[in-house]
Amino acid sequence: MARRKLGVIGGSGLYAVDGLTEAAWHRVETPWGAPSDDLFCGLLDELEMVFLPRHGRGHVHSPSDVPYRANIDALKRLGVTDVISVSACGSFREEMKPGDFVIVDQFIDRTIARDKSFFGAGCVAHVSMAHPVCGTLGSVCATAAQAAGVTVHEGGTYLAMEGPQFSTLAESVMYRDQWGCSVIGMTNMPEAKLAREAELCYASVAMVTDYDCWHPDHDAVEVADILRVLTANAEAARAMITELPTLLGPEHAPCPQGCGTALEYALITAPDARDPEVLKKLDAVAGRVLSGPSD
Ligand SMILES: CSC[C@H]1O[C@H](OP(=O)(O)O)[C@H](O)[C@@H]1O
Ligand SMILES: Nc1ncnc2[nH]cnc12
Repeated sequence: MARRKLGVIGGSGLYAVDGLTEAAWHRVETPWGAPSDDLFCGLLDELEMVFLPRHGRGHVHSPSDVPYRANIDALKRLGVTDVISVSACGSFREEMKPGDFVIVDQFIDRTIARDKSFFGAGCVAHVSMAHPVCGTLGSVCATAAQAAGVTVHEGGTYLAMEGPQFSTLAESVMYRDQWGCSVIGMTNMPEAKLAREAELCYASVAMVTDYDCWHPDHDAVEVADILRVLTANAEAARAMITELPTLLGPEHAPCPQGCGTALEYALITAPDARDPEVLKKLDAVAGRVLSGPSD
């Protein structure tokens, strides 16, 4: 069995984690450019962990500018097996209140201005996104967050919008009523798609900061209001993270859902038609399927 290495991508408000030993920030180069920031690597109890602030320390990357491919490549390159994304989000459900955590299990991707795949001309692949997150890892996050005293909702659809502006009222009401969404944010896509292509287990913990603009008591979304909730949410996220080593254990068993073999039947470009330059860039994310016997 492989040794587990946990990656945590911290969203708005979560730019650092505490409690890691033997920890240091490491710069990682990737064929997709620089990640959002250096990666903070260390041990949480016995568990190897890597933390990456999605927007960089100081929040310098907007949702459209986050280097999603470099981030996922860097985590994979460092040997990460499981990725937990921690994100701020708006809520479309009265019962999903600011301060609650939602373990996302579906996405609707409305982002339009981002690189969404590691694959393309020279090496084409189509992975399944029917079940876009790792259910096993999500359940562990739910248990960890509950142990940290947080109200958790297991399951919910995350609407990924381009941003950086918040939604109009018409969009907000449509996402809630017609599209049945639970929460809204700007970053989990294409992150979840890229994690799947990189054969990583990926879970999304969406921390509610506001009710978006549909709610009669919340006329407009204001960053100042969000920031107030974010600080408390970040503390709760840190408390959740400290529960993870005991729940996850040091070994990464093969994922029953098949996250670790997502590329098995995904590559469609014939081996002799693949572009060697493109293959070089895929060394980390697709090394398992590209370096084996010719398929
Ligand atoms: C600060 S409010 C909007 C901002 O917060 C969320 O970021 P993240 O998903 O990284 O926590 C949202 O997606 C927007 O980027
Ligand atoms: N209402 C909202 N819309 C989009 N992203 C968000 N992040 C936090 N709250 C949000």
